[in-house]
Amino acid sequence: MSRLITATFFVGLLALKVIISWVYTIIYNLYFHPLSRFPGPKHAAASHIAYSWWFLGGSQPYKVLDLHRKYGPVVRVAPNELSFNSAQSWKDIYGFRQGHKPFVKSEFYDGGSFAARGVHSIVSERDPAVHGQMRRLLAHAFSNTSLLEQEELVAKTVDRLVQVVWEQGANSGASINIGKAYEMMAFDIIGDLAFGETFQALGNKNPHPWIEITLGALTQGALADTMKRFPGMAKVVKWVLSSKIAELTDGTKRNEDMAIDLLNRRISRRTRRRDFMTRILEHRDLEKKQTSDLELAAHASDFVLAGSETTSTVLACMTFYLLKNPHIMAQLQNEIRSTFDEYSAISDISTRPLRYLNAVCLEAMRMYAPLPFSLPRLVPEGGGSVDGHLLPEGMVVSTSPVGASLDPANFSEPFTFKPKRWLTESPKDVLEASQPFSLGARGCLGKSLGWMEMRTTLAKILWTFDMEFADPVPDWHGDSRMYTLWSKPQLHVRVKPVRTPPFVSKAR
Ligand code: HEM
Repeated sequence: MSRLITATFFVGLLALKVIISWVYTIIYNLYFHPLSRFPGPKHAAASHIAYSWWFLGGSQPYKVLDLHRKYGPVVRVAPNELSFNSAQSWKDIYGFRQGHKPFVKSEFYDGGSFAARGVHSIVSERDPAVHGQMRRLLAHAFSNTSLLEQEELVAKTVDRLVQVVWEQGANSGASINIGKAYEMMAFDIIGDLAFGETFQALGNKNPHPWIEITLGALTQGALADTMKRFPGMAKVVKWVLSSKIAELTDGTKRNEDMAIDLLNRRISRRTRRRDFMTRILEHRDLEKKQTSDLELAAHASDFVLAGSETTSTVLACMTFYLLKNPHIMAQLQNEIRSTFDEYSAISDISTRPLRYLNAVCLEAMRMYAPLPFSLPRLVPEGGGSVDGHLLPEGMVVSTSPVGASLDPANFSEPFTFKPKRWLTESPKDVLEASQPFSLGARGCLGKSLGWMEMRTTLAKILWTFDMEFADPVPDWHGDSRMYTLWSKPQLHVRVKPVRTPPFVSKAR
């Protein structure tokens, strides 16, 4: 009996200690924390629970947007974390600033794929000096000359998309999941460029296992982030979800093994094909092999991750909003069809001057930031300033892509698809508040390639087909969730050919 009383006493004492420590932390966060002067909801300032709740539930970008609309351009979204949404904050946090230390990536980026093998990649490396070295080598694969050389490979896969859409729907009027088709095309393009072979995903009913595992693992970003925010609870979660976590770890390992195999195959193939590896291997040899094959496999995997979902998301969103707005669709079709008499004339160079096409792409990326997650950065040693606010070192800051581009403070009628806003100056639209590729040293390396894919794919599809919605028509924002990347609605269409591309008769 006395043992029971003693045990109950100690459990009670422990519970009291935990409660006192929670109460202390909450009071400190609310009233004494260096960020306590910033506006925001009290529950988000008190603990990480609110932030993790939004992230795990997929509503984080919309929640942060609501907060910016309520509290203004800076909001405290977690105890040590501020969200910004002004054009200036993009420049201050991500851009190069003379005489200022850079805001480096936060711990969020730790523990990605290949981390267990002790290797960092271009996306996950946080040290600016090491990252700079990586980026200098990899940039050879993304130069204008390289892009020109790679266009043939890209065009081949875009043509395959047009062919697949033709085969699936041109004659039968069948409904086509065009969103999925864009996704598979984007994976095939980057697979081909990064590993020297496509994933054969386009037109294939079962997605390549690499794609499936990769997309599955990416959506676990919210869980990984939550575990970092609650290290004590993480132990319990790891134990409760041990079989699920083991499955994910196993999937990641299999993907890494597959990437290593693919890369080794590409390296051993002495070929003149112009893909990413052509230039990277050339320069790696010149630069005394400072990058191992394992690191190259990690970079190649990152290229696929960074370059596929982003591009296909823009294509899907553009198609949705064009179908929703027939007058905009008609204007774009007219621009494309009156510019190109022949399908084969559609290329990166020839689509660059199409002003309306460019504006449609920019507007789609504004309405639906292809990388919706607020990219977290640390205030540097000694402190730093963002948007005129002096901040103590170690705090986490970001510009919310969705919060910036859908706030009426930056764009008039933010939920209306208006490509025109990119063609005529208006004081109501702060165009620089939309930065889909981010900025500065960690800005997108594949921006020009992404543009090539977006412009040529849309031009080729709209040159060939008229299109209409097939059921069910999604509510684009309403049906979207964010788990690091978008979990976006399916997009089904019916197509009617208006012109015949040269390869179609051969293919049928
Ligand atoms: C519309 C298409 C695209 C968009 C909107 C986009 C957007 C972005 C953004 C916002 C970042 C910064 C990520 C961060 O800070 O964590 C990024 C980084 C990156 N992107 Fe893209 N991206 C696109 C297409 C591509 C393509 C086609 C590639 C080709 C492989 C690519 C390769 C990369 C790489 C390698 C990085 C890391 C750069 C670094 O840290 O030095 N992206 N991208």
